[in-house]
Amino acid sequence: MAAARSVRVPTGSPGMLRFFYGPMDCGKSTLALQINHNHARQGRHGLLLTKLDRAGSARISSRVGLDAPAFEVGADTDLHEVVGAEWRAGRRVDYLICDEAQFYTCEQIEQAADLADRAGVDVYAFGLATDFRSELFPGTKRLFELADELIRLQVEVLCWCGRPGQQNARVVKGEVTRTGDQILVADTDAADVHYQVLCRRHYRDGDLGPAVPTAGQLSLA
Ligand SMILES: Nc1ncnc2c1ncn2[C@@H]1O[C@H](COP(=O)(O)OP(=O)(O)O)[C@@H](O)[C@H]1O
Ligand SMILES: Cc1cn([C@H]2C[C@H](O)[C@@H](COP(=O)(O)O)O2)c(=O)[nH]c1=O
Repeated sequence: MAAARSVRVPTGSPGMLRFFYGPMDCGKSTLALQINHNHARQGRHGLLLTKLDRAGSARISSRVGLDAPAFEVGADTDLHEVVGAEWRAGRRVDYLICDEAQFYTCEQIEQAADLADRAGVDVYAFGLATDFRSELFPGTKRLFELADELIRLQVEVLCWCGRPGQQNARVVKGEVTRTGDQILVADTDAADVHYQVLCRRHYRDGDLGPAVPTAGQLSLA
């Protein structure tokens, strides 16, 4: 269960563990960077963490264009150690911004909860609820179980039919696929392998909608 070990006893009140979730493209990374900006400009000291961002290692990147360096969480990273290293360097850690939190291990989510409870660190986690098979990621499941607050992002990502989409379909060579590794880093832009957000009905039907006309077809119309 929760590993209490190397975390310092807090002097103040416990921190909060908040999980912001939604499908791909709903603005999670944008919000992560906005929250960091607002806290930092009030003099709070935070750490940005991510795992397997599309833009490459050790970055939080948003499609709006915001982008910032971040600590890359690996399979064996201990979040206690990451925060402990800051303390040893004489720096406060008031909060953590944890992007792509669906990829964190359950143990890393426990560590984040420990840091909130025992060291008063506020943890802001951002991630997907479900994978391309519409099943919870393990890290997400643990966040749903442990978080003080669960916040579903309100920016709607629309299915091609116009309904709000919550399902992340994996599209391989133009077809929805339901087999393969849970982790496959890719974008929502058209490519041999990409993701498309669909409403439940069209996700379950595997219906990607009418083909989007190419620029050439549009100019002939
Ligand atoms: N050119 C643009 N103008 C305005 N908003 C944009 C533009 N490009 C992307 N966005 C916004 O950015 C959102 C994606 O943000 P991002 O933080 O990358 O999402 P997530 O981390 O959830 O995948 C889109 O849903 C859209 O609202
Ligand atoms: C559904 C699903 C997604 N992924 C990957 C694809 C992207 O690299 C990230 C999500 O990024 P975003 O910031 O939310 O747009 O997750 C995956 O590996 N497996 C999946 O099933």
